Amino acid sequence: MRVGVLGATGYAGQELVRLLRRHEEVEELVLSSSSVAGQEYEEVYPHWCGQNIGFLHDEEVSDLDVLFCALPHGLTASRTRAFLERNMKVIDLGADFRLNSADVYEEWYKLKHPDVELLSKAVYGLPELYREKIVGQSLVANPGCYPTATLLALVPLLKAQLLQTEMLIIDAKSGVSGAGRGLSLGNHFSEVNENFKAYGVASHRHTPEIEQELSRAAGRPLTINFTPHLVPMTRGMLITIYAKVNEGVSEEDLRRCWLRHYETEQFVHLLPQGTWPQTKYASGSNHAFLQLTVDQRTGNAVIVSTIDNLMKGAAGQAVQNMNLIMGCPENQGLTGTALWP
Ligand SMILES: NC(=O)C1=CN([C@@H]2O[C@H](COP(=O)(O)OP(=O)(O)OC[C@H]3O[C@@H](n4cnc5c(N)ncnc54)[C@H](OP(=O)(O)O)[C@@H]3O)[C@@H](O)[C@H]2O)C=CC1
Ligand SMILES: CC(=O)N[C@@H](CCC(=O)OP(=O)(O)O)C(=O)O
Repeated sequence: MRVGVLGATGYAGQELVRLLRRHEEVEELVLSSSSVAGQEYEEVYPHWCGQNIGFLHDEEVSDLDVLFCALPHGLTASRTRAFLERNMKVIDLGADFRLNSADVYEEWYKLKHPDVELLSKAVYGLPELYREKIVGQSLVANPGCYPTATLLALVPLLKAQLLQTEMLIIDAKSGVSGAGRGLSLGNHFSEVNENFKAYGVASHRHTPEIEQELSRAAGRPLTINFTPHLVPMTRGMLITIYAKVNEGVSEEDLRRCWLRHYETEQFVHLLPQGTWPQTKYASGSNHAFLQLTVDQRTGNAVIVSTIDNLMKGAAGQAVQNMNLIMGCPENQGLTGTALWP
């Protein structure tokens, strides 16, 4: 396959390059950049020495089989139609095609959607939920990292009507690479190191994305309390969810539901009872790890999920989607386990 990455200098872009370089079906890899076009990859990133690969301008990217857009929100949608007309399959790592409604996109991203018609043509690229729809698709909206970790945990349980939906609390923590490599005051070393903070409280733009998919699973509109936090580590994400279980539902019922849903999945794992997810279980891999219990005193389910934000939360999932749309084995190029310790 001939494959390209727009935004290849970014954190998600670099993770894509790392994965695509070792993918057996990728014959040619084309990288583009708005800031360092014309330079060799190793001039920009010395750890890529000896790879013999350089950066083009976006306009120089020739017709490809698959194009990954690892650009900030709002930069992909206006160009996607032209890419599709050139018969390229487009996988957008940003949010331009994740929401079904252009109004909701405008409300949360403060951007006017430049190609509303394409929204209905895009498939939400969470393979464990939408595999059949992704196969053969031309436009994939790769989910956000917080939504991926949350939806993997909650969608099967809501589909099976095991949880109440009035009070869903999603307490999320992310490593700093989730914010990308762009500079911002709140992400400076001295602002993050030895520190721990909530941000985007009751206003984070992943809220409507999570609500969209959970509402679909539950079969009725629902709202969530979602609070992300920044933790002083580079990669990784851990989510703790609190939800009331429905009358008569036991911990065993919840566990069986997950098992049924995920027993044949390669990337989603229910940990042995009593073992709780740690971010390092997923670090550098495309795997997600889940655990739950029902607190007997409160009757609330406590559910924990972890992924690597750059892998299952971004580039790993994007390659999984490429494998599905191009007819490759779903785990091709993604077979590694975590870096440990
Ligand atoms: N980091 C993460 O954990 C996750 C990221 N994502 C999504 O993936 C996409 C890329 O994110 P990430 O790699 O973290 O972001 P980065 O900021 O690290 O990288 C984005 C890249 O886009 C390119 N770019 C092109 N035009 C612009 C512009 N006008 N302003 C800024 N950058 C520009 C830049 O490369 P150049 O200068 O070479 O053109 C830059 O390196 C985003 O949509 C993000 O939301 C999704 C899930 C998780
Ligand atoms: C730590 C941090 O800042 N994380 C990012 C989420 C990154 C992500 O998944 O993505 P999208 O931007 O693609 O939606 C944030 O909260 O904005």
